[in-house]
Amino acid sequence: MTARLACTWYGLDDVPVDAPVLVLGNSIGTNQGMWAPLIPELAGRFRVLAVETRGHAGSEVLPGPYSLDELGQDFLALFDELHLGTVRYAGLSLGGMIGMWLAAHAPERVERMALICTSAYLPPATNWIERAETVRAKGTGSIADVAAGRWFTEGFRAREPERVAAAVAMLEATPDEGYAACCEAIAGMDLRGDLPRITADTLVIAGADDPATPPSHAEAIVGSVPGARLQIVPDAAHLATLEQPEAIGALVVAHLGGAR
Ligand SMILES: O=C(O)CC1=CCC(=O)O1
Repeated sequence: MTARLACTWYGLDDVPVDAPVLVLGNSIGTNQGMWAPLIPELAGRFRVLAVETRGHAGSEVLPGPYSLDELGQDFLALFDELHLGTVRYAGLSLGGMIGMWLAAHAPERVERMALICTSAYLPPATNWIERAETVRAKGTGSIADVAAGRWFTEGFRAREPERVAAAVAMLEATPDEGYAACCEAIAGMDLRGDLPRITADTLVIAGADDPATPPSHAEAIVGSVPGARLQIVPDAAHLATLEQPEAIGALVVAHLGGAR
């Protein structure tokens, strides 16, 4: 059964009606706010569709566990409902995992993609299962401090406490069951065998200081997706769209193109 996904269009009044559609996929414990600093630039080039993953923000919270297949099928169902043929795609972390799934299972739907701070395989599964148990028992707020330490470098946390607090507020607002069930999807995920089938023109972006999905995970994706390229962004941890929005925006635009 697919879940109804919340999504928001940007740029429809700014770009030609035939401008490419750019679909954005969020990371676990966030919402479309993780793209906010990039939206003005992207919406001047694309019809941007910011989608929120099952169990997150305004999307339906079905009881877990979820699988990556289910998260990917949700996106395909949304594409069908909105009559989207081929799209460009950018996803961070869990959003990048969904992008790889889409590009491998529905290659005709994804022509170019940017995979940001993500991984095709993120063991040990036991860590994700334990995190799911913690969140079901104590809520997403109970993991907020630890998450902020993965999401941002120490320097950014010291310099930008308000921006860090805004990101943590996204986590605290995420439904406990949705978050836990997406942890279980990551626990069961292994996309490594799917990567050689991907035909989309792929850019993989890593944060140099990302402890959650370090650059070695990006290198592994680049090694398996035909023709993929790697960019490592300095002074960025996991939520690189919030810590280094200009650098990430420039890379995404240079790779995905757009109407301008
Ligand atoms: O654990 C985190 O918050 C980092 C992360 C791993 C996968 C994802 O979507 O976020």
